[in-house]
Amino acid sequence: MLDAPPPDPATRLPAPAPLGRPSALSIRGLYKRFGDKIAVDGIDLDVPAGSFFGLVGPNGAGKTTTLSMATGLLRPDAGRLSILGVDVWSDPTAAKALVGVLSDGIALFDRLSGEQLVTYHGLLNGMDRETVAQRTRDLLELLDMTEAAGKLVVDYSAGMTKKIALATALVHAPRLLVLDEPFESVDPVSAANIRDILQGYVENGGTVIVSSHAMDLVQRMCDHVAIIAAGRVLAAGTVDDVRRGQDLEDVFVDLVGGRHHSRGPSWLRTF
Ligand SMILES: Nc1ncnc2c1ncn2[C@@H]1O[C@H](COP(=O)(O)OP(=O)(O)OP(=O)(O)O)[C@@H](O)[C@H]1O
Repeated sequence: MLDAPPPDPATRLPAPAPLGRPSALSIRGLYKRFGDKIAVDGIDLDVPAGSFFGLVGPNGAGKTTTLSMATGLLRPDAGRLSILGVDVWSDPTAAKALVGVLSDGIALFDRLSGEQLVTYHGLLNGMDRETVAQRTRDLLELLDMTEAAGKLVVDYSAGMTKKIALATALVHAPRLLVLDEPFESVDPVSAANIRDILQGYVENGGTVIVSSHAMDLVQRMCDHVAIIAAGRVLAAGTVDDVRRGQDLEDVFVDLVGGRHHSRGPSWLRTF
């Protein structure tokens, strides 16, 4: 669709093609530049339907940029993206109906209460008032937010804001959930509850993509993973294939590099 400033194919590792299962998200030749900075440099990736997929990479690797393009929030310079076979950028309305998004840093209508915000998202997705009201109640209860339902989102803590944003992503029961750093700022009990919800969602045929820096969490929670750095895929596949018996964190550090093995400057060691 969009014409390429083509990435160099010789320096790109292709993601393994999935066998037998359709892709919940398919990314081909994705490319995005901000001024001189190439944020996404020719990413090819398949997220199998029904998978719990972790997207990991160092700061500035291009995770948020990739997920923003995949969910119709940011226009790619080049490449194709499809969600369950629907092209994201030629049919954005149909694609967006299939996906729930929790985006890092996206502005919420924070002058609404939590309950109003979730309701608003449900209505925007074309659901009737009764269904929206029922689902909003269910989600607020699941996420331990019933007491804060009437409070303005602007007055929420970071973790509460994350939880209400997750509720807005879930309310229309999308087939694919794309969650950028869903556990950041969330307390351990809420995180465990969210993990259970997501696990149940995947067991019932949904697909979850999470970006995270928490390697042990990705190793425990996800069945597939992609490691990206400098806008490229360094490894992708099942978690077991990528980590080959090692800790995912060690594989990540080996692939990405950048460990200093230093105890810091001398002035930090003078006490
Ligand atoms: N709107 C923008 N304008 C200019 N540069 C941008 C913009 N968005 C992202 N970048 C740059 O693109 C690169 C990739 O950023 P991105 O936010 O996708 O990384 P990330 O992997 O999500 O990082 P983190 O783990 O720190 O959240 C970075 O160098 C970032 O500075």
